[in-house]
Amino acid sequence: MNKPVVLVAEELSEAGLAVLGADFEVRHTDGADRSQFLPALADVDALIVRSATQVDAEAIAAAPKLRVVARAGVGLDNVDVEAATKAGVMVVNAPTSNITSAAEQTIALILASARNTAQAHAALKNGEWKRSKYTGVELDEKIVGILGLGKIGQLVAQRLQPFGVELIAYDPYLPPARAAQMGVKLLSLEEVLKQADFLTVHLPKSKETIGLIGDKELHQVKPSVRIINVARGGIVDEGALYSAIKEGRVAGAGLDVFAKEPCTDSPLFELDQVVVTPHLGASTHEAQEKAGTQVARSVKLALAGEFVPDAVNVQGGAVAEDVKPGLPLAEKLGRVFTALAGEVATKLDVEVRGEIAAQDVRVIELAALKGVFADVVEEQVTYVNAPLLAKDRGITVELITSSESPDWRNVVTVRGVLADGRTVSVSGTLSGPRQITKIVEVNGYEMEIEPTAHLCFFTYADRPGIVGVVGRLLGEHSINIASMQVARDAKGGKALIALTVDSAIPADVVEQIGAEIGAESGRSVDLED
Ligand SMILES: NC(=O)C1=CN([C@@H]2O[C@H](COP(=O)(O)OP(=O)(O)OC[C@H]3O[C@@H](n4cnc5c(N)ncnc54)[C@H](O)[C@@H]3O)[C@@H](O)[C@H]2O)C=CC1
Ligand SMILES: O=C(O)C(=O)COP(=O)(O)O
Repeated sequence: MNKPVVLVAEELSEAGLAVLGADFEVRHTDGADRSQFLPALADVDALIVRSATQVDAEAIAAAPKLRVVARAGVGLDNVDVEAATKAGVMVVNAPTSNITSAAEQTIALILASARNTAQAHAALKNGEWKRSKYTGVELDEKIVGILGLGKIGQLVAQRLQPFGVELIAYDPYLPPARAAQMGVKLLSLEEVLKQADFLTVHLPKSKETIGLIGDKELHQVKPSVRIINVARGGIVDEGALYSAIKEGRVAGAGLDVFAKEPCTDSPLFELDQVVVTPHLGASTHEAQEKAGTQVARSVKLALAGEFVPDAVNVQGGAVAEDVKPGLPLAEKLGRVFTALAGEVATKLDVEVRGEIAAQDVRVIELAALKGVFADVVEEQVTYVNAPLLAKDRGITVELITSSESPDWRNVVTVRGVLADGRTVSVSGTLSGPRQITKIVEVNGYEMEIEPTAHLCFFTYADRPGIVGVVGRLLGEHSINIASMQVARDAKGGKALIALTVDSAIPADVVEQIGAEIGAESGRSVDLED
């Protein structure tokens, strides 16, 4: 079998490549060069990038087999998550991999800006011993304004505390109590701009934040302010910053990121008050090792069809250990459901009963939906697009949970109402210490069968002789029965035969058996080819 192809479009740590191991065909390309990048996407299953590769709608359309885009770092502003979601492509990042490095780089730039370290260094190496020109300022007793008190903003706050600064921040999405716990006062943007001696930006780049610090804002700051940006270029408008420094309305800046990268030529570079680095916030051995190994693990999980805790476009968040085995079970039940129903339902309930119901089991609903659509649509069904497929078809999906499960420790049911009002249901569990998958209910009939590759179900009026007829007809077509169970609602009432067989039962044979036993319905389910 061909190995899944992982395209690495930017530098990935050796440790990350080692996690991928020999199970994948790893290819390399230069993601920043579109003429190389786009054709390289043609047959890839996974793509790993950093910040220099634009994974836009065009790139996603150029990758028909793509199942996962992994960003070996934090910012996803270079990935069109919406386009990926529509195409059923999972997007993952490594949200904590480089935050310490980014926070440390911020501290480096704050200090470098306060003490003119870079400028003095360049001058001295150029043979100039200039002391008074590079007189700086202390941090002690200064006010530091943090824009965006998220993961990195908080690490920066912690690291600045021992310098004796007063910390204020603008972050309307953070509860003030959380900020207070960290000794940071939350204020309006205007207040932060007015009070800060140092302003450090730790916001995501978004429609709201592009140009957030523009000309108007740079007229509200103290002339002694130094502005640090280790988040994303463009949040601080570069033209406005240039004018503000030139006109003495801002004392200096420390910039790691630029509106357009790579950036090797900017009017800002002419200013002695500006210290710059070429987007080095995450460029440490430690951060790259963490980012590389985290995304490699996520890619492996995603390509194995498993749930990925770091996926950003999948509902449900992290999956508890005891919920994980329920995912393949729910997916299988979804597939059996569709085979039994023969059509898509108008309403679907996914019921989770038992001990696991105490956990967040939303992901079980996703797994069931993934199974429901697996054999229905041409496109690949994933945890990402399964809810969209249901929504597109106007199917209402409900997750029902209950800690009560009288017969089994845990049981998952997929129950749907069809267009003609009929209800179809199938329940399953994981049984015994080996956690064997078992179907324990079909359309209200209790049973216990292992959903192997090929299953078949007939409902009919309970009477003698039926098992023999089914056995004979299957035998005539050389189909070997592995197991058979009969369940009925009452003696002489409605009965159900559930069979597992060694090979697929052709549709005409199902029909023939159905006709001979006068079945109300006959359905075969092939879970494997
Ligand atoms: N220079 C570099 O190499 C690196 C840069 N980064 C960048 O650093 C930035 C921060 O990353 P994290 O702290 O991990 O993100 P985060 O998501 O943990 O924190 C962002 C914070 O900004 C706040 N926020 C969002 N929109 C806002 C708005 N419109 N106004 C005010 N506050 C808003 C959020 O409430 C959140 O608290 C991102 O832009 C990321 O791409 C991250 C790592 C390395
Ligand atoms: O993780 C982030 O958001 C970064 O900015 C780091 O980008 P990089 O992986 O160094 O291209």
